[in-house]
Amino acid sequence: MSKRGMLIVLSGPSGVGKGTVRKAIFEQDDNKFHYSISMTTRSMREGEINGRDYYFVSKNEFEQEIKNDGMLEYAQYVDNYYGTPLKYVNEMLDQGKDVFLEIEVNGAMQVREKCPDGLFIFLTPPDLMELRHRIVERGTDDLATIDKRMNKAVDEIEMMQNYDYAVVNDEVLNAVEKIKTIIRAERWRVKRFLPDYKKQLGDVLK
Ligand SMILES: Nc1ncnc2c1ncn2[C@@H]1O[C@H](COP(=O)(O)OP(=O)(O)OP(=O)(O)O)[C@@H](O)[C@H]1O
Ligand SMILES: Nc1nc2c(ncn2[C@@H]2O[C@H](COP(=O)(O)O)[C@@H](O)[C@H]2O)c(=O)[nH]1
Repeated sequence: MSKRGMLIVLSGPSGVGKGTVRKAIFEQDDNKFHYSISMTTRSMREGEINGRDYYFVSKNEFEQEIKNDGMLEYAQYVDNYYGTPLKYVNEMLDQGKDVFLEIEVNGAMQVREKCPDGLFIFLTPPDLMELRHRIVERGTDDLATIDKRMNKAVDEIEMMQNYDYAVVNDEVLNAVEKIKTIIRAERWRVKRFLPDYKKQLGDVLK
């Protein structure tokens, strides 16, 4: 019996540590999850690689993908487009593989509409001072951009109520353990686990 994979959506304000936590989960659970690489129009940061961190495209290319119905979701975030290419996610889920999305809140709500069976986890900082500190220390954004991201963060954190779980990213390994526990528990939620006995009976009686 083949089952569709689980769609796991991790959101949270910029700089909270989504990427850090996701990479730590993938390191511990090699090959268990499949990361959906997003498409974006923002410029590449030092150290980023096209096709590993993002698919970096022009605004025209991104808008063409939207027109072609190629995106599962997309949003504009601080002057740029970000979105999830639909094809990869569908292919993986159809093969019964679990897919991990790391996206901001507006996109996550679009996914929730289309995939209500997804698992929606919100990663939140211990407090806003610490959030700002993390973005500053990361060293990837100028002060004006940091302020824009902090302003967004407050609205984003209010969206937490639309998620299934909230996890505080105090220590990376704590957050990793909590997220892994949530995912393990969710596999046994009846609506996910329930085997298709009607189909099985058809096969048994053949
Ligand atoms: N638990 C933690 N304690 C202290 N620092 C952390 C923690 N988690 C992540 N960081 C640091 O915070 C910074 C931001 O982390 P990261 O880039 O993973 O955030 P993000 O949520 O993926 O950001 P964005 O959404 O902008 O891509 C990094 O410098 C990272 O090393
Ligand atoms: N709606 C989507 N949001 C995404 C996607 N990929 C990343 N993101 C989020 O954008 C912000 C900014 O990211 P940054 O790399 O410029 O710091 C952050 O919250 C990301 O999680 C996506 O495909 N869709």
